[in-house]
Amino acid sequence: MLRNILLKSSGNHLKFSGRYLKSSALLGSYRSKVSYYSTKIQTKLTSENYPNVHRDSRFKKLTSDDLNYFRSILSEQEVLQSSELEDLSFYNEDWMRKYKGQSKLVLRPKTVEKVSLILNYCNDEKIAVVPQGGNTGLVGGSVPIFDELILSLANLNKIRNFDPVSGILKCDAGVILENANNYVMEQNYMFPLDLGAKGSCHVGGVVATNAGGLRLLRYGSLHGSVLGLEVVMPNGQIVNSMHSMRKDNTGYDLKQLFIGSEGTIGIITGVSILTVPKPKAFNVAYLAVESFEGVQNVFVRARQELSEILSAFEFMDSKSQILAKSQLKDATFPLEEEHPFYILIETSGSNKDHDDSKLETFLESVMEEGIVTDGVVAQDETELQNLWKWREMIPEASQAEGGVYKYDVSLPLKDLYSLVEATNARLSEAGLTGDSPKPVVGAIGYGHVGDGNLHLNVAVREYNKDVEKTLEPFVYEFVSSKHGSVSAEHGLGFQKKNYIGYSKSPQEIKMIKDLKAHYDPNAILNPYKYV
Ligand SMILES: O=C(O)CC[C@@H](O)C(=O)O
Ligand SMILES: [Zn+2]
Repeated sequence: MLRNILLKSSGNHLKFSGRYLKSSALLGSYRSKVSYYSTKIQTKLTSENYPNVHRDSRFKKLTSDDLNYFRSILSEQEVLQSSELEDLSFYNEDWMRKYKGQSKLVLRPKTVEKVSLILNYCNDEKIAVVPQGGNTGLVGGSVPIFDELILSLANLNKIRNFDPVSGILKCDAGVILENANNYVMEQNYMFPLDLGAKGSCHVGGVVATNAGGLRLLRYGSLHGSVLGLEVVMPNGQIVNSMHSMRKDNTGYDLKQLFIGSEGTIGIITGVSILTVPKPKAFNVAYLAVESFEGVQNVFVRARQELSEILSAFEFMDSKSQILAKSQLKDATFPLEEEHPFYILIETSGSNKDHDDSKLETFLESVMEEGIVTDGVVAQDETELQNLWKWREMIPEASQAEGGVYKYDVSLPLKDLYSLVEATNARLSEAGLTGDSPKPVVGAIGYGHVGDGNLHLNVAVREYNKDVEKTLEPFVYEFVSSKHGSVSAEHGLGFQKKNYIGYSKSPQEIKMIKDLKAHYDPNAILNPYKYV
C-alpha cells in the first residue's frame, strides 16, 4: 500500500511522519449539517447595522389580504407566518450570523405552479421577494434585508429523472446537494460539484450562486456542467429550458444568465446537470511546505505529474489549522509538527494501483527535493474523510470566536498569499488585533489553489465597524490592483453590492442593470443586493 511504501522510504532518506488518524475523533461538522447556533453572539438587524440602506417605499407592506391570498393557494405546511422575528430566525439570519432580516412570512411551495402563482401575485402587488435555498451563502444574498417575503425552495425536493447512459440528472431546485450526490453515486455517477455545506445547500442554490467548491479544478464550473434549467420569472412565467444536450448552438445560451445571478432575475426551480462517472479510487495526501512559493511549486508539479487523476489541490496556512484544531478538539493533527503551509491533494481515478503508483512517485520526488517537508496519505475511507475535515472545518472554526469577515477572491497565484499578509499587517497597524478585548483574532488564508481562489477569513470576537472599515475597501482595492476578482465563487449578495465595480467595467454593470430592468421591471426579486 502507498503509505507503507512511503513509511519504508522514511527509514532511508525521506522524512514522512504521518500516522494513522483516530477516526472516532471527528464528529459532526459543517460538511454534514449547518451548525446554525454555533457562534457566541446575537445577530444584529441588518437595517440597524447598515443604516445607510433604506427600505424601498415602492414595495408594499404585507396586508391581511395578501396573507389570505397566499393561504388560499398554499396548504398550511407551506406557509410559515409569525409576528415574532425569533420564530423565523432560521430564514431571516444567514449562516455567519452577520445579517438579519425582518421577514414575517416564509412561503415553502411544493410545486412549480405555486411558485409561479406566488411570483405573479407579488409582481402585481409589488411585494419584494427573497428566494432562498439552503441558506448557506456567505455574502448575505439569501436573507432579507427588511421585510421581504422569503420564498424557500425547500419543499421542491424531488429527483425528476436520471439517465444512466448519459449521466444526466434532472431534479427540483430544493434537492439537498448531498442527497443528489448520494442518488447518482448509487448509479455509479457523481455530482460534479462538492462543497463543505453539501449537507444543507440546495442544488438550485448552488446553481443560482454558481458555487465553485472543491473539485472545480477537475470538473470545471457549473457554467459547463449545467445543461438546462427551469426558471420562474418575476411575472410568474415558467421558462422550461430543462435541456439535456451537451451541444446546442442555437443562439444565446440563456441558462447562463441565471447561473450565478443570485436570484435577481428569476427563481430556478429545476436543474438538468451532467454528472461524472464515479471514481473507483480516491487518495488524499496532506502535506507540509515551508513557504507559499513551495505551495506553488508543488501545484505545478502535481499538475504535471498527477495530471488527469488530480481532483483537488487545496492549501491551508498554519493559523487556519490552529483554528480548525480548536474545533476538532479530540482529533489528532495529521502531522507531528506545525508548518507554515499545508496542502491537501486529492486524486481520483478508475484504477487504484495506477493512482497509488503515480501519487507515490510524485510524493517521493517532491519530498526528495525538499519541496514537501512532511506528509501523510490516507489509508482508508475514514482517514480520507478525516484529512478532508482539516480543510472543511476551517469556515466553521473561523467564526467560532464570535464572527468572521470573509473575502473570497481570485488572484494571480503569485500574489495569492500576499493579501493575507497585507491584511494582517493592516489590522495590526490599526491596533485591532490581539487578545481579548481586541476585536480581531487574526486573518487566515486557505483555498482552492488550483483555481487561483483565496479564502481570506478574518476571525473576530464581534462584528465591528472599525474592523469592517479597515478591511473594506482595502481588500477590494488590493484585488483590483492585481486584476483579480472580488468574488471568485461566493457571489456578491449584500456584502459586496457596492464593490462590483472593482471587478466589472461600467459597461458591464450597465448591461447587468439593463437585463435586470428588462426581466424584473418592478425589481421585486432579491432587492438591496448587488444589482
Ligand atoms: O468560508 C469560506 O470563506 C469558504 C467557504 C467555502 O467556499 C470553502 O471553500 O470552504
Ligand atoms: Zn471555497
